[in-house]
Amino acid sequence: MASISGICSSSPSLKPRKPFLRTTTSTSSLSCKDSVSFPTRRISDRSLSIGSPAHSVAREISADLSSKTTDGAVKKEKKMGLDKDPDSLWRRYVDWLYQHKELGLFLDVSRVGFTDEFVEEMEPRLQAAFRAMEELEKGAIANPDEGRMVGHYWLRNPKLAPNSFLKVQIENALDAVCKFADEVVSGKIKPPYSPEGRFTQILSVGIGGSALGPQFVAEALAPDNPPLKIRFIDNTDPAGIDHQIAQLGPELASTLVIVISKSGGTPETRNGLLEVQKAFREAGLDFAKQGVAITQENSLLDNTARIEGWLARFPMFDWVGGRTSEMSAVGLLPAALQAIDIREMLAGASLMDEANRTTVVRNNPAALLALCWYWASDGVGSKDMVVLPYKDSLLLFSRYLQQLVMESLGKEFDLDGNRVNQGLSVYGNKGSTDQHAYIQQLREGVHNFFVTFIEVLRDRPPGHDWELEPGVTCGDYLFGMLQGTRSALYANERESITVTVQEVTPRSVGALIALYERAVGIYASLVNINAYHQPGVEAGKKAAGEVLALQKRVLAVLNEASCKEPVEPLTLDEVADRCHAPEDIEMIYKIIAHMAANDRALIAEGSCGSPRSIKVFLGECNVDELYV
Ligand SMILES: O=P(O)(O)OC[C@H]1O[C@H](O)[C@H](O)[C@@H](O)[C@@H]1O
Repeated sequence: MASISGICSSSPSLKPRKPFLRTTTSTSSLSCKDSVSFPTRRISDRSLSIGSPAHSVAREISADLSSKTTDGAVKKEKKMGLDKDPDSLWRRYVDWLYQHKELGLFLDVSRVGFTDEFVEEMEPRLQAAFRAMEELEKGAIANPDEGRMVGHYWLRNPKLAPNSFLKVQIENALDAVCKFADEVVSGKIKPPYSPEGRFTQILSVGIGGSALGPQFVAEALAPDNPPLKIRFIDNTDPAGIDHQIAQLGPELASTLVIVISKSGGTPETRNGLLEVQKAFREAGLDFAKQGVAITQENSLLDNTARIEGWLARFPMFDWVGGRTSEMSAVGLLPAALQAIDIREMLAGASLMDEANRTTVVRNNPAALLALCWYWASDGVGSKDMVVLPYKDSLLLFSRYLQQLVMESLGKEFDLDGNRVNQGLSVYGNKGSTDQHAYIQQLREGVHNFFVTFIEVLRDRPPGHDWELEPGVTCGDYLFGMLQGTRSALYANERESITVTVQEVTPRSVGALIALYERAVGIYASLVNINAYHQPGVEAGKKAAGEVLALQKRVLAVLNEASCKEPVEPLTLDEVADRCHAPEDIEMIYKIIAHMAANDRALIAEGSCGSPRSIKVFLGECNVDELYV
């Protein structure tokens, strides 16, 4: 019996357990009752004559009337319900199924009910998106708000870089990462005081795009016993930092600390660094001999690392955004230190990039995703994207996509300055686990989402499978849960996309990252926004700075009052007045409450606790000790 030609990847390790489809040689005799093989080229080849093409059948059944609204968005005026006929669904599945044979990756958009009219209406916008993407890859200023190029695609294909200088920079950075990682793993580079005589741990200090990619990849690809085990400080939570350092214990002496910050000035990362350096001092260790910086040249972090003589420094480029930096040293160094094949990650991303350069929408997986997102959320984010990998190791993919998608698409203004408040919300964890958490609402509740299933065909490495009952394995249950959930949601008009890979490997993870980076870029073109800046984040950082500045004034006022004999407790009004900030009295109350909870301010006896009546003073301290 022949194997299933398309579904089972070309990779030698995947031998079909038991072929379940008869492979037919001639397609002309196919009726929709016959089995179908997956030919090596696009399924939509018209020679696959299984009755009228699926999408025209969809046209008859779901007569969506799409029309342009005044703002140019293509909106669905009427929806007659999704196509439920099994035969026409099969046709739609086969007709729209995207297959990347070399990657063993499939994209099924058949359970998204877009119509032919919609696809035809979107064609010009998609072609414009393809042209914009082509210019971007050639080095255009695709991030106009910051006047920057957008070059993350060059990281996995340096010859695409617009000039030889950038090409050499990329190649040199990759070589430096590989060389350093090899020398650390081999023990040639080792910590000065470690009993093991080699580095055994990585402590990554970074946040946002300087953490989410490395966290996703570590969870997805790190071997059970990596040469160095990675942990992350990705916040300015003192208890969280203490927990990571406590877990390291004496292994702090064999820990390589990688501090990652493109800007080199992110407060949370800086605080994490200062806290870790304090731990090193208290342990009698020399941080510089175990510290590595990944940051833009001449950033505050880069200069600190250089002046203090840290072990190594690796570059980040201004034309790589934090949320698209996984294929730079940000992601490659931590991965390589865990013995993850980074060249395979790059290869997978490069193959997916190449596939996404076609201007034939049906053959462009990133364009198909963007088209589905637009259809499902009306081009305005009217529905959330629920990401459900049915594979534990892909647990953090949705968190990774939250930044990639939402920080790229969640923008107040479009490229013409119109206020659009665009976006596409992402959430999810993993299946089938999430079926026992919120699938109830997805199946029956508010219809404000569409689902993206990530299917991994290979359950266990070859030879490790086990039937927990005759003919059934654990993985069969996982497979069944995914398919069952997809069917149950669809039966109740809930749309879904399914991305299928053969197994979780550096190559397939690299391809998934590249797929979504490109889909976000194409979708951004469809809704006319800049996907590559993040003005809203700066606003939050500025506001945080203002709170800290107010805290400093509160502390100074309290300190002055507390240095009098007798000590003079102050009411909130008095504190606000002396800070010349009566309008900030609520924030002043919150600052004092936080200080009091941490024994840094004292609430006078008799204050009944109501914000209006508390009296506060400082404990034993003076302005010099006041940290803010
Ligand atoms: O890498 P850094 O410069 O420290 O920035 C870390 C993060 O900071 C901000 O939140 C940006 O919006 C993110 O895109 C970035 O990944």
